[in-house]
Amino acid sequence: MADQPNQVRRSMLKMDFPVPNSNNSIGGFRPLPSQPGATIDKLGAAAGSNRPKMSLPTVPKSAIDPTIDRTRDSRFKICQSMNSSGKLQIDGKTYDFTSDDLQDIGEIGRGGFGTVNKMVHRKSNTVVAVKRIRSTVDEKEQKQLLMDLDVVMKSNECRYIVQFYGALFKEVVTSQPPLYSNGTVVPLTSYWVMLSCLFCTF
Ligand SMILES: Nc1ncnc2c1ncn2[C@@H]1O[C@H](COP(=O)(O)OP(=O)(O)OP(=O)(O)O)[C@@H](O)[C@H]1O
Repeated sequence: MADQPNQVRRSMLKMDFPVPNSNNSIGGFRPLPSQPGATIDKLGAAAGSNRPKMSLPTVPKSAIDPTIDRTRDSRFKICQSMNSSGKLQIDGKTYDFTSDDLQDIGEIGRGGFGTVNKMVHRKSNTVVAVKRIRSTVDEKEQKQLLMDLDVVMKSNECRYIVQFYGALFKEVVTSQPPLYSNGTVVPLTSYWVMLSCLFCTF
């Protein structure tokens, strides 16, 4: 190796995406059971995948615009958006859902942005992973978060990314609202609640 020119060594390190072989097994990964024999393109999107295209639920403007007054006087208005609902797509069926439809079984993990709980979606009797990400009033962070969620949803056809079922935006009245430096009292804590397929059981 020592006397090989750089050019040769570099070409030996060049790597490609794995290409599907005849039985659709890629680098040790097997097709998901829900998609037997599906064909896969180079980015891992299963042709004819039954995973639906997803979209973000609408977020109340008050939640993403820090210039909107969120003092106690405006509290009633904001509370009206608290029972926000989202759409879930599980096994080809669409469900309207709120957080009341979920039964918490317990925490299964924590990431950089929030906690993940195992829950049962009662209407479909499906065990799901629920990630709660605390939202912020920081405009830049909000934008970043929405971009991340958008990527998760656009990647939903990729078989190597855990299947995303849907999301909702939830606001909870806090007993001790934080006081921001500009003097604004924010009596609500906002969360993104994201539901996805549970990839292992505990
Ligand atoms: N769909 C799932 N099924 C089962 N367990 C999960 C699922 N999603 C997350 N977890 C568990 O929760 C932990 C934290 O997940 P999370 O997605 O928050 O991690 P992360 O990608 O490191 O986080 P972040 O994107 O916030 O930095 C994981 O390490 C895993 O143990």
